[in-house]
Amino acid sequence: MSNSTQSAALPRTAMIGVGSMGGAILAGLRAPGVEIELPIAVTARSVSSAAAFEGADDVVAYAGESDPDANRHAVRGAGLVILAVKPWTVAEAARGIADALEPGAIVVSVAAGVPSSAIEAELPEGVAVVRAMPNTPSHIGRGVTGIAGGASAGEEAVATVRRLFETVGEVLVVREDQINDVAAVSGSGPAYVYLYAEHMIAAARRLGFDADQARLLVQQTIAGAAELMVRSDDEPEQLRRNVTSPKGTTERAVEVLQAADWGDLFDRALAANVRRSEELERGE
Ligand SMILES: NC(=O)C1=CN([C@@H]2O[C@H](COP(=O)(O)OP(=O)(O)OC[C@H]3O[C@@H](n4cnc5c(N)ncnc54)[C@H](O)[C@@H]3O)[C@@H](O)[C@H]2O)C=CC1
Ligand SMILES: O=C(O)[C@@H]1CCC=N1
Repeated sequence: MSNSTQSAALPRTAMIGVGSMGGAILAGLRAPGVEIELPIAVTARSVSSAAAFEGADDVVAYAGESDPDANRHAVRGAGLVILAVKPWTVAEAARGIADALEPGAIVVSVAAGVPSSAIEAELPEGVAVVRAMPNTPSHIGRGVTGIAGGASAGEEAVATVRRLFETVGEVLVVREDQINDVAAVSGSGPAYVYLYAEHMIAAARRLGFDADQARLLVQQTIAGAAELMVRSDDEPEQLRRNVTSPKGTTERAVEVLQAADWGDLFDRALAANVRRSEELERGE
């Protein structure tokens, strides 16, 4: 990787689909200090979604509803194109932009389950396809993204996509056969944390706290514990032991929780997640 690749601003970027994940990446890319050639072009399905960007000087939005060529217009002049639509529409979206892509453009798919080969099959020679599995904390620059180049992607394309996702968090380069596992752990991972938060808030309310009190206690506990884990050299197990005074209160609660066999529970949950990626890969 050359120094210029490392330090140059990100190329003009287009994003097809700005829903949950695309919107999170876009928010991260628009944050102050991110060096990217502007404007970022995005396409939404509806006119009203595109209208949300009216007056923005860093984003130009196209709506498929009013412009059947919206996606093709968006990718013109873009060196990077992010496909952030549902897995079952990714190949169709790639087919629709194929003849409008710049030579040498890099197409990044964040879709779960869809192999790079299925996207490469829709695109001309010379376009590099890179898969990425980000997560929604990208919205605030705290995401983690696994990336893997397809057969069409050289080191430089992977390095550029790495820089793209480093603007919204941490990046792990993996083999493409590990992307489903990344989805199971970190792509979907925020949902597991929010599920835990939902149950903790509900339990706190049953103890008698009102909604605001319960939310404050739980969200600050999760945020503080997560930040301590990030900043500490200690493993999570040690951090847990630091809370668990011998013969104290935590010990009793942890005994109850561990009786539920979290090891098996998480193995089964992650396996179910991977199975769904495999179904998506088969077009199911
Ligand atoms: N939501 C998440 O946390 C993550 C999602 N992903 C992947 O991101 C992709 C999108 O997922 P979500 O954002 O959750 O779904 P979503 O439904 O929130 O977003 C998809 C967006 O694409 C738009 N869209 C659909 N077809 C379009 C087209 N032809 N042109 C322009 N816009 C179009 C839809 O209107 C919608 O706004 C999926 O492939 C998913 O596997 C990957 C990692 C995490
Ligand atoms: O639920 C999904 O299919 C997507 C992929 C990873 C997170 N959300």
